[in-house]
Amino acid sequence: MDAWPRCLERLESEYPAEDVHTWLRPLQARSDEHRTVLYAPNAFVRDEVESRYLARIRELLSHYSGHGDVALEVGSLPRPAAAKPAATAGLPPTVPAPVDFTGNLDNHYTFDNFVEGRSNQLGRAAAWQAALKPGDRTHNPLLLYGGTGLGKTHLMFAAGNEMRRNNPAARVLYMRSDDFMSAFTKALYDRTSGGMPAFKRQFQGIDALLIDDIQFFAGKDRTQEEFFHTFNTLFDGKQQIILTCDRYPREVDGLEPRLKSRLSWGLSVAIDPPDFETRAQIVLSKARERGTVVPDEVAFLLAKKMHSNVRDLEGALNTLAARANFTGRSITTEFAQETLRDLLRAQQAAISIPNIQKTVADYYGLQMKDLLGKKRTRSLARPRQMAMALAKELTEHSLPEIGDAFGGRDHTTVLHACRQIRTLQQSDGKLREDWDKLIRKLSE
Ligand SMILES: Nc1ncnc2c1ncn2[C@@H]1O[C@H](COP(=O)(O)OP(=O)(O)OP(=O)(O)O)[C@@H](O)[C@H]1O
Repeated sequence: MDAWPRCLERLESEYPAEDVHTWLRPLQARSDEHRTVLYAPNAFVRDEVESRYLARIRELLSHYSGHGDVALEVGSLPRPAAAKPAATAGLPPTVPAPVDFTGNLDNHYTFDNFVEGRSNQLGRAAAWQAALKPGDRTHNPLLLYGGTGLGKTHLMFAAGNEMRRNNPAARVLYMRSDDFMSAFTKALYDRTSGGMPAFKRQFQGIDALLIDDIQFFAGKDRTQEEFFHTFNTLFDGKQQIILTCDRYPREVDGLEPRLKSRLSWGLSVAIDPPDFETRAQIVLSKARERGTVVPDEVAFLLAKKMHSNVRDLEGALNTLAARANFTGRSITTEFAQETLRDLLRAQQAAISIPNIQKTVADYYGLQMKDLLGKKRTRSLARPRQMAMALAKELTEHSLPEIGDAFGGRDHTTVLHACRQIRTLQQSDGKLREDWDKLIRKLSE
């Protein structure tokens, strides 16, 4: 048995179940005979583990593995690649050959626990359709693209899990792009792995192939070429292909044009940062899932302060839950403000009105003096309204303060801008895209 599972078992007997659930179970371990690297899903978990548990983990690992060299990092193990060829020197592979079609998907991520909102509605519908009718031309390949931590992998798993729920015999293979790459490289160079025939065999007879984060194929010419062939074979065989990418593939430098063109054959859907209501719903849903009581006001507080990334929202919720458990207090607004003070302040400090003005001016290629000036031509008025609405959304400033910062405008002008932008978001796709991109830029 590996040292980490034994260490975890021991920690379970030493710490309260809630702490183990929140801080220790999410860690993933990768060990060789000299060293263990522990991966924390986010910085909150890493910091908490470092301050509260790492010393004990070192002791236990040194006891069970004979070495106490433990590194703690934010990150994750490569997700299980199917049919990784036989073990090589160094760190052990995460899955054994042959392909395990049951264990390859993370079955925690489903449509049931995915909160739908305007930002992800189309993506959800598309993933649902792909699950219902795998291989159908209307959504093959299905490509979900958008910024980090917005639920692309969640939806991809949800589709795979739903396919298997509809048809338990369905063979759904999930791979991260780097798993594909390393399996391919090994097939080329490692004779003991069965070579290319074995590599190709793993895709035969599957119903769906899910590949995460294909932006990492950029610049890897041979891998892309192989992926191109795999893609064509699956596509011709009417096998479903689902891919994710951190931006629209045409914008990824270093991806071959012929691959980009293939990717646009089916359906490409953007996953945008969730709006305020969706963020609040996600917090409440994650809290329910983990059995933590979180009042609506606290969910609203987190949703108001944390804009772009669901993973960070989850991290904040985990921190609250653990601290509440640790101190025996219930989660109130006051408690949340106190516990997350530094984090909330950091989020807030990063976004100021001048920062918003500069970002919007750069985005639209305008001069600051024009953005703040009096001219009312449409090419200036719309970006100006956008900047005012963003200031209202992302800062704590009042309408009069925002008006002042925009060349001494009246608060009713700011109010009008906010309403106008909100209405246009419903009808104007380009404006909605600009809004989402600006929110993402400002929240990075
Ligand atoms: N709409 C949603 N409802 C519920 N959970 C969500 C939603 N969106 C994101 N999440 C959660 O946020 C976390 C991050 O999501 P996920 O890993 O799918 O992001 P991603 O878009 O694939 O990011 P990356 O590109 O960094 O891999 C997951 O825990 C996921 O469950």
